[in-house]
Amino acid sequence: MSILIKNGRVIYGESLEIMDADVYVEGNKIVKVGKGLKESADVVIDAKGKVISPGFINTHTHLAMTLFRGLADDLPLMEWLQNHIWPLERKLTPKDIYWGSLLGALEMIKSGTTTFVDMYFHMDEVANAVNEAGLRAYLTYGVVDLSSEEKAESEIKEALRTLKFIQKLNSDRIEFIFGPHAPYTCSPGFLRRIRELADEHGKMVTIHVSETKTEVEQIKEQYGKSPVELLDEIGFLRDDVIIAHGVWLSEKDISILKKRGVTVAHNPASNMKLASGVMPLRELLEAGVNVSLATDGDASNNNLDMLEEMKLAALLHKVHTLDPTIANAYTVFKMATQNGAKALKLNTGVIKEGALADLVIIDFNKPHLRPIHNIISHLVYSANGSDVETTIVNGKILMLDREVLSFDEEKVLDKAQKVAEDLLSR
Ligand SMILES: CSC[C@H]1O[C@@H](n2cnc3c(O)ncnc32)[C@H](O)[C@@H]1O
Ligand SMILES: [Zn+2]
Repeated sequence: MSILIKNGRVIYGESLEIMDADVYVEGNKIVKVGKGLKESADVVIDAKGKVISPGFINTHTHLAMTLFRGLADDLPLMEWLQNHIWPLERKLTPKDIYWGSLLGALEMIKSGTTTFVDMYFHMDEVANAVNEAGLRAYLTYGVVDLSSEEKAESEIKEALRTLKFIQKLNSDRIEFIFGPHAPYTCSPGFLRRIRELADEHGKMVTIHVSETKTEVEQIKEQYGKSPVELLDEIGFLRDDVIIAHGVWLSEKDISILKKRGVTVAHNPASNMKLASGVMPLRELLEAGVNVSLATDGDASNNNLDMLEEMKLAALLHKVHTLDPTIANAYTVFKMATQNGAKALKLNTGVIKEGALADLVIIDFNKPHLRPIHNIISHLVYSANGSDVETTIVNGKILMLDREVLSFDEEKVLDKAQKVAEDLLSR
């Protein structure tokens, strides 16, 4: 399949140069970017007055938590998890997770996310939903051992079963990633075993780390060191690790993260909503740590809109540091695109010849996006997910002119509503 997108304003390459150009896609790659391309294509899209942007990369979420949107708002993390979310999750069935994941996939496609990292349960169902939807994803069955050897064994068994299930899908868009939940739910011995398994199978790892002050205090009390120091001591941290949150990090933690090449997935909306704190973004960037952007789950955000997340990231760090130069639009845009790709070692996150064809077309023929002085500024500060008109992943059109092509949108809305209502009645 080939696609020719004509007359767009292209956000080109790592430097985010704006080019008035056409983009030609063949198979799953961007083959040519240039003016007046003459290639014949199966599909021709006129992008006059529109911006062609790399798709957004959400490096930390829990897709099926769409089902909990609007439940258990306005609580701190541990109370939210222990008294509300975990009791609900115990009632989730594979079918719930399938429909909740399709709802999340729909939300992502409609707001321009093309790749995401997900940690949850019943991951076969998440994988089936993602396979149908057409998104690119790194999926993990989130494991916890709670210091029980028996639990550790059953969790590892399920993680490896999920890995095999994903391998059998034989998809070039869906990958398995290991996902121990957090240092407060996984013992050091268990974390070591997960690290060994990741090495053995050549897979990446993601984990929640240093999200709240309480977490850091608890780990320090238990082990005499910070969560990052603990993970480093057991040889867990490498350049294939994405830690989610990284809010409460010391100078020493930051230098360890840099030294080990770890990526930190920043979740500003979730950190603000759960009142977890403010990630030391300036310090991380100054140290040269790769920082990507993420939404976390829908129950702590309460949406998966990466355009909104960019604005929140930019504004949060300005007000926190009382410095408006921090987290400028270009820095934040890169966090939401190329830094995510770097974390995943994926040839995407930029529009250039040879990159994977994961891109979105954003309609700028709207009052809140005119006049056009600076496209990156508009995307970070003025646009939102519903301005995304067309979403392409791996060279396949998932949404064209706001119509989702890969599955039945109405059916997903209807089924997700039904399973969510049923879940609460159980
Ligand atoms: C073991 S599967 C993933 C697990 O993580 C929970 N979760 C969702 N958001 C957060 C967060 O911000 N910090 C820690 N854990 C979180 C989710 O509900 C699942 O239980
Ligand atoms: Zn999370």
